[in-house]
Amino acid sequence: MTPVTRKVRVRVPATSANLGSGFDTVGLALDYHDELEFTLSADPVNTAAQVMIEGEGADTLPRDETHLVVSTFRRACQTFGLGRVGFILQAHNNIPQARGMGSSAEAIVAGIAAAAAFAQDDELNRDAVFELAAAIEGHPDNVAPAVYGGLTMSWDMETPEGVGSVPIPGGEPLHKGFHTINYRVADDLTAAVFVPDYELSTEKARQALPGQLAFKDAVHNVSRVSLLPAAMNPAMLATGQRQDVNALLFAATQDRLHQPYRAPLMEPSWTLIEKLRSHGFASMVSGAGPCVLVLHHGDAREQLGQLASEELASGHWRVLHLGVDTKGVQVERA
Ligand SMILES: Nc1ncnc2c1ncn2[C@@H]1O[C@H](COP(=O)(O)OP(=O)(O)OP(=O)(O)O)[C@@H](O)[C@H]1O
Ligand SMILES: N[C@@H](CCO)C(=O)O
Repeated sequence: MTPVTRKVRVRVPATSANLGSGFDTVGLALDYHDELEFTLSADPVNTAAQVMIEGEGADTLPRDETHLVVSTFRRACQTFGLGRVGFILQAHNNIPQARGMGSSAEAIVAGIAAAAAFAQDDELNRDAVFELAAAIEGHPDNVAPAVYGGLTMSWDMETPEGVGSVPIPGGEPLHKGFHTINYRVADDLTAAVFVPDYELSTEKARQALPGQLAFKDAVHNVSRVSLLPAAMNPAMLATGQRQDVNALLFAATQDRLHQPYRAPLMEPSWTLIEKLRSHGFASMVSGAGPCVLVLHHGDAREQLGQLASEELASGHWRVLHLGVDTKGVQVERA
């Protein structure tokens, strides 16, 4: 197959997974992006990848075939029938790596979306990008908002047989694999992300998780995650229901499945989370950490700045005040 263009630009949002109670399920796209440009080599004999990196990871990321965007782009090019191509990748990275802001999902989605844009002339097939990205990442909670934007809830559909698809009377068969749905988020929702200067890989944070959980802890999280769609968008509440939306956010982000087990791996982050929660803020580990996410309806910059003044003054933390990205990955053919 011949590529439909020689240059593609991709813009992918940072994402925060879990939102406390929704482990491996819930994700939120943030208005904070990496931008990448792929230029195909005009020489068919040259199939090498040349990688240039600016910003986050410029001193640490590899510049060879092991670079996650490169390896994913190669795989997606095979999947979409492009074969092995030579290309220059220019990456402008804002999203810090291994901090819980979905950098690996961003890299995977960028590689797949770029390959799709070289392979097809029409609008990006987001479902195809999501399916392949979730399979590569292994869990769908970051890749779903990176692809679709907004607040997503994802699940891995298992049929009783473990293969094939489930016929639904009068509807489409429900196929095995990852699925996602998108919820609206209220316009006044703000996200503060406290970014520490230390890293924690998702792999290490997953190793800290227990093999089994108490039934009451599973019930706890089911009850809390069920509050999240209304806590993120109170317009979902039935008419006449009145709730303090920030109190609802506080309850919805309580968690007993993963954070207590991971806290020892990120003590400074856990200390900040406890401090902010003791003042009523819905603060939590962002993704697998160690970033701290605070969700709030309304502007809480001043209060959060005061509460975290010690951390911010230490020079080991910075804070990003972000809105929600509602578009997901964007591609542009040049
Ligand atoms: N922009 C990027 N370019 C190349 N490789 C990347 C990029 N971003 C992440 N990676 C790869 O992914 C690794 C980080 O993935 P990891 O899952 O540990 O963290 P994360 O995705 O930032 O956090 P979380 O999944 O908790 O949000 C990096 O060490 C690097 O190997
Ligand atoms: N749900 C994932 C998100 C990080 O990739 C985790 O917490 O391990």
